[in-house]
Amino acid sequence: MASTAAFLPGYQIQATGAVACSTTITSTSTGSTSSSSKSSWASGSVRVAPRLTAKRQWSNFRFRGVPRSSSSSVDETGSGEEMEGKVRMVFDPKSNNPEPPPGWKEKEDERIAAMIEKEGISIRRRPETGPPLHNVGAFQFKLQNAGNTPRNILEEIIWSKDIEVTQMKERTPIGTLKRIVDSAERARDFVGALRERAAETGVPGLIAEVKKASPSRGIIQPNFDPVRIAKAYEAGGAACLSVLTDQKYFQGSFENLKLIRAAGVQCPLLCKEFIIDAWQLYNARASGADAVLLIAAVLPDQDLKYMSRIAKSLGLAVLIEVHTEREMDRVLALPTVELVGINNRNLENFQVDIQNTVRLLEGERGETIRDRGILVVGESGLFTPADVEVVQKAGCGAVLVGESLVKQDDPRTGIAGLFGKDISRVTSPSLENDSNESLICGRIGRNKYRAPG
Ligand SMILES: O=C(O)c1ccccc1NCC(=O)[C@H](O)[C@H](O)COP(=O)(O)O
Repeated sequence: MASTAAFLPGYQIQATGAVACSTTITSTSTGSTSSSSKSSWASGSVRVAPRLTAKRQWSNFRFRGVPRSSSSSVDETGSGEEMEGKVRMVFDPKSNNPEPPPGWKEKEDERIAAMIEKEGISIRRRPETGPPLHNVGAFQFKLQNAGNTPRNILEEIIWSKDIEVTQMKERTPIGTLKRIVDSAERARDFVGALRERAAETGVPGLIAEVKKASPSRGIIQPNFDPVRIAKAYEAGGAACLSVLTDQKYFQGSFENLKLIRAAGVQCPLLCKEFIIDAWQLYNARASGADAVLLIAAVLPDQDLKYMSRIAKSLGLAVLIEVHTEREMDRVLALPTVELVGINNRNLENFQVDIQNTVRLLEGERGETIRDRGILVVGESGLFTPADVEVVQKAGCGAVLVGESLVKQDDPRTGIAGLFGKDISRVTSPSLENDSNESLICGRIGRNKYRAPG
């Protein structure tokens, strides 16, 4: 039942109907209908219906429902019992929004267009018209429309993250995280490690990504052992590591981050997460991260500033990721930026083009970046020494590489292949005690990677 209807602020939906097994379902949304059912809509959760207007007219509906205990989601093609009935939109007196002003929909569209125009943010933080799934008594059904259907994978991830973070915050309040952070070891110097390795090797400092799967590639490494991979990356010459922590779309975890840190890996660690809430910064730091990623396509300027400030107060380096010229301009307008990543992958459609890095570093932008001493990271789609050369020549002092390394059985060989030369460390602290590793190990000074301050 797809529709393009939009939510009218201040209104709720009432429904009445029956399922095939003749259970009556009657909503009790505002109390203005007589209801013979014990079921009720979760307040504020039902927001749209196809072809509904604020006029008190009933429209027919027909849904397929399944018992709420079922794990399967429901849509018009899904299985389950059929519900038929009538639905209408009525004014919700509990809402702060007494009447939708005339032309509210147009105004709302204008507001969104203005935000896109001003900052270029097209990723909506959460569904505009409430969640598509609704529980009615023992049944669940789906009301889908443009306002609650993600427009692309990035938006889908962000919506899912919003729910996930809300639940995580309930489980672990920020006070608990603060206590862990207060007693944690100081963060390692992420940017310093990148600059230092680049100077030592003559190639961009490598952020090697510990990633099992991704939405665009599916499973990349079926024999995924995060600690083994992290140690091999460090031995192979990576300056820093990027650890995917998103479970749903990348099969990552915060546990992996903690395990890698606990295994004695000295490379500074980037928590590769979709950050939309300051709580996540504390969680990243409490899990052993030394740096976090902020995505300019997702976060408005205010959030970028605010999150950067909090991250820095926790000792975390901030990698701000951009994909377009406009995002780069927004980031360059921020007062303090140390590290900018240019993603060659369009996260809305998965297309990868390494010339994107070249484009964004051309002309005045490139000059500004050089003048301000900002370290640029070329991200995604780097497979060969020629690829690395392209982004290095464009001005990247670092690269972030996942797929081409993680899919190799021996990621160390992968690193040498990527740069066309061996940049491995003669020293590798995390392998020092591994009896089954044959590396000749010296030692990276324990304090070498401590964050300044
Ligand atoms: O890679 C994806 O499919 C993806 C989808 C949605 C959001 C982010 C996504 N990837 C994050 C990245 O950009 C990469 O993990 C990272 O830059 C490394 O890229 P690669 O070397 O191509 O694995």
